Amino acid sequence: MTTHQRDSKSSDPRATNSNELKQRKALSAMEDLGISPEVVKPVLYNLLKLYRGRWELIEEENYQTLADAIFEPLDEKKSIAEGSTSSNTNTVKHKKRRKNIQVDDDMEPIAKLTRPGVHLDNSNSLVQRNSKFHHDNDITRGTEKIKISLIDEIGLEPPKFLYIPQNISYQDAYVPFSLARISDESCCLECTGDCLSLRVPCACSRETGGEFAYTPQGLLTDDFLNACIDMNLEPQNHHLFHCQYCPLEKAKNADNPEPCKGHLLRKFIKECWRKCGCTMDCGNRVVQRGPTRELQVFSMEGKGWAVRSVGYLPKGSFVCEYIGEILTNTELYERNKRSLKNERHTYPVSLDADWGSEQVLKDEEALCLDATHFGNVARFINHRCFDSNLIEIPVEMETPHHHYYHIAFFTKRNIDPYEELTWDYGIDFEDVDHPIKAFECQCGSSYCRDVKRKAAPIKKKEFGVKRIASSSGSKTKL
Ligand SMILES: C[S@@+](CC[C@H](N)C(=O)[O-])C[C@H]1O[C@@H](n2cnc3c(N)ncnc32)[C@H](O)[C@@H]1O
Repeated sequence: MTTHQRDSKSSDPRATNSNELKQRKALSAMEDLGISPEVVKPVLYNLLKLYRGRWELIEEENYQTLADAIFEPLDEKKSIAEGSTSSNTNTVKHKKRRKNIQVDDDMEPIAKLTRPGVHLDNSNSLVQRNSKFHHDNDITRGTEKIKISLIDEIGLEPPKFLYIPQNISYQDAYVPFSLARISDESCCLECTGDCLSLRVPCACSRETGGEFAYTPQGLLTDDFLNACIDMNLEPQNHHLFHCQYCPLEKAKNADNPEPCKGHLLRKFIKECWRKCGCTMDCGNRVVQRGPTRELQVFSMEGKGWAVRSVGYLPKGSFVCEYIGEILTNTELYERNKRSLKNERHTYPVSLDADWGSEQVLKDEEALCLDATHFGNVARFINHRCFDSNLIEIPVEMETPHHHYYHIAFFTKRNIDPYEELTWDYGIDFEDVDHPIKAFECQCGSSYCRDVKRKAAPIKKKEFGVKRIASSSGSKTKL
């Protein structure tokens, strides 16, 4: 019997030990994502039964199958609500094909094998079950300092993703965090208390021109914010970098990549970090403290889920980070190819704000964030052309090189309670050569760039996948 043929209930003590180790690893991987062992164990047990103890099917893609199986009860719920069982049946059939394994026809679908307690409701909920309109009083599952509610008023399908409060590397991305990489000159070892109260700003202000990007009230300074807004609105007037070997083009066609379409070299905020002597209350630590404003996910006709602020937000307020899996562009390209087949939406954002500072990037250094499967509230923020009320700004924290950095959303103006929060994805709606057709924009802005498309619709299959490439070198690649 080969190792992978062993059943999880094998009487061979070595097999039991190996299974225990694998189980511990699986539980720990899910725990890192905030799913408790009580939720994972029964799903894992059923998967092992279904796959006849073939751990490699569960372990692949960083336990993607396991994460999917945890979500499947949500599909079942929808099927039941719609009076059909097709969803689970299809899922199991799909798994049979994908894994090319034998599954007995009388074997129960995973979701049915899962005991009722493992559904992601109560404390681990994404959505409440058994109601026509979904409601969840905290999609973060307690992983943020604040609760973020989700309310549906139009009968939308519940979102299928797992909330994570911090970025997490998927597999190949090279994201080295180490104290040795932060030189003493690029942090403020000697500081104590609050760096913003210093007469002469400390070394951490160097990135932002010797002045901090934040005010003592925790807002972005007008100068910094206005400069960022200006760069985003007029990318051609600012430094647009064209890579010699563009990672985006290389991911698409390694042998014969097309010329780089251009990337905007952007302004970074640098926050004080672990090696700095200041306290966590230092005014130069805003994004790393996580969201503090009360946000709500709600449903909208035409745009799906959306985000709003429950309270008033002054101009320059930090709202949230864009959180997702850290992927290489090659991994994203492969993932997109698969998701096109499955017609699943993806939520990628390129981390290309500083690609211009290096001649050639290795594959593992050209990164992006994908919030399709794992993400935070930002994955629900919709697009608005030009006059969006949020702006995304790169933030350096734990890594002085800018292959990896954080993307933080700030308000561009004062925002009223319950106003929808939007950002400009930077999509070029006229890029008809892009393999993935952009969604039909419903942003409602008088500056909507999708005007031509509405006048003369282009016949291409719509997958609604946000694009990562942009032909105009605009700021965000979705
Ligand atoms: C990052 S997600 C935003 C959350 C999304 N509405 C949802 O329900 O999960 C991006 C997707 O939302 C939809 N979307 C975002 N902005 C839109 C807009 N201005 N008009 C129409 N659809 C939009 C598109 O389907 C797009 O692919």
